Formats: sequence, structure tokens, C-alpha cells
Amino acid sequence: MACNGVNGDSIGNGFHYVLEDVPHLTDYLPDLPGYPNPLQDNPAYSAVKQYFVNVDDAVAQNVVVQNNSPRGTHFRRAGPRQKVFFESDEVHACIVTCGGLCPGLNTVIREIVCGLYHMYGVRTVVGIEGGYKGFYARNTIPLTPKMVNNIHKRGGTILGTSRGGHNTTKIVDSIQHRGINQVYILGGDGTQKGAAAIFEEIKRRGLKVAVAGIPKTIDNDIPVIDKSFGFDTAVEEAQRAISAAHVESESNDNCIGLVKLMGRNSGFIAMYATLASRDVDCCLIPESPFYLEGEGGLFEYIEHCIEEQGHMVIVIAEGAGQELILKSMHKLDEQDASGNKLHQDVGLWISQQIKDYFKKKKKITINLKYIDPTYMIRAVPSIASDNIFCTLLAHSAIHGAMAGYTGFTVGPVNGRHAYIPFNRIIERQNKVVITDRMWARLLSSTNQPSFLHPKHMGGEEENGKNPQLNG
Ligand SMILES: Nc1ncnc2c1ncn2[C@@H]1O[C@H](COP(=O)(O)OP(=O)(O)OP(=O)(O)O)[C@@H](O)[C@H]1O
Ligand SMILES: O=P(O)(O)OC[C@H]1O[C@](O)(CO)[C@@H](O)[C@@H]1O
Ligand SMILES: [Mg+2]
Repeated sequence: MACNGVNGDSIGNGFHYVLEDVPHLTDYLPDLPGYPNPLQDNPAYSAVKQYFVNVDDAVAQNVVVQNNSPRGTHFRRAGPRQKVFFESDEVHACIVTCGGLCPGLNTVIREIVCGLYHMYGVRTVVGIEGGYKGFYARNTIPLTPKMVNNIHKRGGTILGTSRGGHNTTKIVDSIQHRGINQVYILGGDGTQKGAAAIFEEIKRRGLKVAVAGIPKTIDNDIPVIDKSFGFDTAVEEAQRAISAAHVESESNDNCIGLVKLMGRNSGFIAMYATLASRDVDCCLIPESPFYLEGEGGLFEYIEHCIEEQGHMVIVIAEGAGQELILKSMHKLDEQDASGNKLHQDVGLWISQQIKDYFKKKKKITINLKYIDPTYMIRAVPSIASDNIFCTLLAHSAIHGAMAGYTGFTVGPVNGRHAYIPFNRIIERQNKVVITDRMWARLLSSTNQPSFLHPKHMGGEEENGKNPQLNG
């Protein structure tokens, strides 16, 4: 027997099965009528055996088990249902993109518009311009399959995006006044928090409006899901900067190629780009504190690499070493419009520290080439695998909303798409776990010091990400 909610319930063998379910419109609108899914008459899909997802299908959060482990947490499997709670001509959907850019945003927009049109016969989809504030400060843009046909080949978002400006009352007023009944919200952790607030207000007002979140971030800092779309594209693009740093460093005497990559609080881009490239001698991320001077410090390691190889490549995530900068520069905390902490430029800072150190030492004259690709890794169109990922996300979101689910974020959990309640997505940020095997693989590929003080060892949980990402 399945159990809704987080308390769990015993099944036959005494192992616990917990379904962390998502809300459904009938939870607060119990008399809502259901209809047969029009997909069953769709020539493309009607021939697929078992096309519809079984109502009880769930996706396990933990797939590594021992013979006596509890069955643990599950999420509702994403996909089309036999029964839908919207008629095609009743749907008035909207799409909004918020936060920073991410490769694949246009692909998701395209696939929501085309998926709703071709799978469910929906003709009314509008775009909200410029992020959350567009709900109450701008007109909507009508979106048709013809209009979005080629947008997946472009970077950015055709709708525009922004930070800040989330006003729940004004946004829900706008949804209500425009007669919108499906809201597709693309964005990162901040955006999903905003989506959760919108859902709560919609529920409070008793509106028949489905709210679906599609997680977006190159930083890969959203928990529970295996990976966010655009991440692979960003890593691919980051490789180009690392390759350039490697070529420069190999071609010049005593040369250090230094690359700064995005990653505000999570170092996934830096870690994956480093692991993929094999040319990196040192990768510095926010999760792994490091120090400059003395035994086991960064300067000592740089000296060693230059003496041994005559060159080296360092990759640093933008959020790394912030505590060191703040200590040396006494800067005040600054925030962006969404309240995210603005970081000091660690790339420039560390370049100067390294130069000053070797100038003082007078033993080696180093040549430092600093590459900061910043927005280049996220302003590009998505690569093929991300395009497919985006299509699946868009379709899963559509199927969920049409089936009456609401207040969910869609995403892959152990390779299967699932509907995840907002609270699980927004409760924490996903971070690289430096006591995991993936970080160990990195350390063994770069041969850098771990910079680990015993106080940083142990105590941290595995981040529960999928096997592709963690091994
Ligand atoms: N706690 C919150 N409650 C309501 N809205 C929020 C909250 N945090 C952020 N938002 C809104 O979500 C939008 C995007 O947030 P943010 O700028 O933090 O980007 P993000 O979605 O986290 O994406 P990125 O990956 O680029 O950081 C903004 O319009 C912001 O006002
Ligand atoms: O300069 P912006 O657009 O605010 O965005 C910068 C931030 O956005 C991210 O790319 C996340 O979307 C971070 O890696 C980065 O710190
Ligand atoms: Mg964020």
C-alpha cells in the first residue's frame, strides 16, 4: 500500500515505502470533471504499447540498496495519464523564464508550445515577457508552433528574463484576470521558490490553475534531480576555455593558464569541465576551502607544477575562495535584485596573488594567462543531448498539468522523469560533496592537494545525485 506524504507506511515485508506526492487540482476542487486523454486518438502515440503511465507508478529516490534496506522515498512518475482534467479548447497556458540564462531555454519554450498543440490540441499559449515582473508590467506574446519553430537553434530566451520583481499577489491577479489556467515556470532555485508561492496563492483562491516548474540552471544546484538542462552544454563550452588555457600554458615558458568558470555556490561546472578535459592541474570550487601559503597550500603546489612541467592549468569556480578575498579586501556584502549574494572576482584576485607571490620569491618568473569566459558558457544554444533533455522535460510538464497535477517541478530522478513537490526542490541547494567519490576522482586526475583540514572531513551526506553524476 502506498502512502501519500512523508510519513511512510509498512508494506508486506515490513519495508517502508514513502510516496512524496505532488498536489492535484481535485485536492481543493473535488468536483472537477475528468476527460479521456486525447492522445489515445493521436496517430503518432496511439500505437505505442503502454503509452500511458500507470496511476501508481513511482520513481525511487534511492536505487542503491542492501537486501534489508527500507524502500524509501519515491516520487510520482511523470508522463501521460488516461484521464485529463482540462479540455483542449479550455486551456489557456502561459510560459515564463526567470533568473540567469541557460542553454536550452528556447528549446523548452518550443516544446511546450508544440507539445500542447500537437499532443493535446491546445491553441492558446502565451509568453510572459521579462521574467516574473512581466506578469504585471508587460503585455503577453501569443506563441504558436509556427512562431517558435526555429528558436531552439538560438541561445538565450525569446521571452527575456530578469531577477527580482516577484510579487505573488500581482502575479496571481494577472493570472486570474487573463484567464490563464496552466502556468509553466522555467528557472532556478529562486524561481522555483517563486513558483511555490504562486501555487500556494492559487490554491488559497481556489483557482483551477496548474502550476508546473521546469528547473533551469547551468550551476546544477537544484537538489533531488539528476541534473539540470543546459549543464552539459555549459560544461562543453567551458572545455573550450580550458583548451585555450592549456595551449597557451604549454606554448609559453613557466606559464599558468587560469580559467574562471561560473558556479555561484556549487562547483559542478568546474568539476565536470576539469574531469572532462584532463588538462587541468588544479580545480578550486566553493565547496572545497583552500589556502595559499605554506605547506600543502596553493602556492607550494603551483611552484611544484612549474618546476616539474614548466606550465600548469588552474580552473576556479566564481564562488571559490570568497572568504579569503573578503578577509584580504574587507569588502561589504552585495546582493543582486533577487537577493543572491554577489561575489568578488576571484579570478582577478587570485591572478594578482599568484603574480605577487612569484615576484616576491624571485626564484621563477611566471607568465600568467587569465581567461574568463563568463557568459559565453551559458549564452550559447544547447547541444544535441540537452535539446532532447529539454523536450522530455517540456513533455513531462505538459502531461502533468493536463492530468491536473500542480505545484510540482519536473525532473529526472535516477534517469526517470518524476513530479517532485516544490518543497523538496527549494529546501536546499545541491552542492559538490567533497567526501564523495567524484571529487576523489578529480583529485586523482589533477594530483592537486586536497587542502583538506581534518575538520572538513566526514559528517556530510552524499548528495543523492544520480549514478551518472556520482558513480
Ligand atoms: N524566496 C523567493 N520567493 C519568491 N520569489 C523568489 C524567491 N527567490 C527568488 N525569487 C524570484 O525568482 C526569480 C529568479 O530568482 P534568481 O534570480 O535567484 O534566479 P534563479 O531562478 O535561482 O536562477 P539562477 O540559476 O540564474 O540563479 C526572481 O524574479 C526572484 O524575484
Ligand atoms: O550576472 P547574472 O546574469 O546575474 O548571472 C550570474 C550568475 O548566474 C549563474 O549563471 C546562474 O544562473 C551563476 O553561475 C552566476 O553567478
Ligand atoms: Mg539561483
